[in-house]
Amino acid sequence: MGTQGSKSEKKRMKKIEKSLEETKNKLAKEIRLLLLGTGDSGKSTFVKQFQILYQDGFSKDKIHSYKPVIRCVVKYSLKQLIEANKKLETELKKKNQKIAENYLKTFAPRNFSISTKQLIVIQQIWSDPAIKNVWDLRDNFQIPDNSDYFLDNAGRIFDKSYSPNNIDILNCRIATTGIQEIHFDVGEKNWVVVDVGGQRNERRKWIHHFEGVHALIFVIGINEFAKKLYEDNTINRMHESLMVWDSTLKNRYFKKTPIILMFNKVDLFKESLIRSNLSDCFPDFNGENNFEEASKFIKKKFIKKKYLKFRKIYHHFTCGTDTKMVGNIFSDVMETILDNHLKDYFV
Ligand SMILES: Nc1nc2c(ncn2[C@@H]2O[C@H](COP(=O)(O)OP(=O)(O)OP(=O)(O)O)[C@@H](O)[C@H]2O)c(=O)[nH]1
Ligand SMILES: [Mg+2]
Repeated sequence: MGTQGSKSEKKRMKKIEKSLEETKNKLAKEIRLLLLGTGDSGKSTFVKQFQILYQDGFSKDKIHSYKPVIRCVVKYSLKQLIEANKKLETELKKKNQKIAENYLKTFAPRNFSISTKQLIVIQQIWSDPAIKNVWDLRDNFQIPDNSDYFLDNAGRIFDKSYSPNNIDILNCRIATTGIQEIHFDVGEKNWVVVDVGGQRNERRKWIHHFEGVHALIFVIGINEFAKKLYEDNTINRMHESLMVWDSTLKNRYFKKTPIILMFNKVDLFKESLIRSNLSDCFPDFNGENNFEEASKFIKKKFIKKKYLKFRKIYHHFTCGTDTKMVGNIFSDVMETILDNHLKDYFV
């Protein structure tokens, strides 16, 4: 009797599981994710990771198109460093003073191939102690985040046979203008990720993409507590992020949308904490200036806003350029989104 009872119970459970599975398949085939966040927070870097993880990586054309951009980034990064050094009025080594001046005068970012002599100039200026000092003070200037990576790799990047690899492409910044959408399949679902430009003049375009979104991914560059806005050098980047986050939460379109907060650039955040105090950005922070306490404080600042009691906000600390980490986090995120979608169907 007992065995028969458990057999029929098992049968019943299997039936329920099957019908649940069928219902799951009937749910939206297309899951739409919207990436929001201020400029430079790392939205498009996530999109690149999706291309690596869920598509077949970058096409030959795409790789080819990055080559001049990356070469331009190397040259531009050095220009920004030399200009910042001028503001600091620190002297370069005698032998570098003239060549640095000349570098600024003859700066031609679109000159994509350079002579061996010009490459030596780049490497020589980059290794000057005064320029290294500017790099240590980089949060005070508009110097691209991964300039050190590109300048360290200048020799390889300007080699005749150079072809960008995934790490080069992930580290390279091209500010998004307009909207880009990528599609990929994982499991039974077609995922659509909408990426927008995060700089001030781009944000007015956001509203057109708010409808029909299954989940919102809001990206914050957690290292931005020590930096000023590119668009307005008087505004702290994290204050701007909080302001954009606040208005996003108040938007009527997202009342029921699950939100995933990505505290991105944790690698750079750890470095920034060595150089800068979180209390300069948030005077109410009185903890230790270390990763644990600072990240906990920032997380609270964002999550406490919530506004609606039943709103679901999930969060992760990420390094957008780390493919393995992003892959692990996104398999969790996808699971969470599908669970929410399923619950919505039954409630
Ligand atoms: N070191 C490090 N760099 C990162 C990380 N995430 C993104 N970046 C870099 O940050 C820069 C900006 O990233 P993007 O993805 O272009 O930023 P975005 O949010 O799309 O910026 P907009 O298009 O202007 O809105 C790029 O150089 C990326 O390589 C990270 O976790 N660590
Ligand atoms: Mg972008």
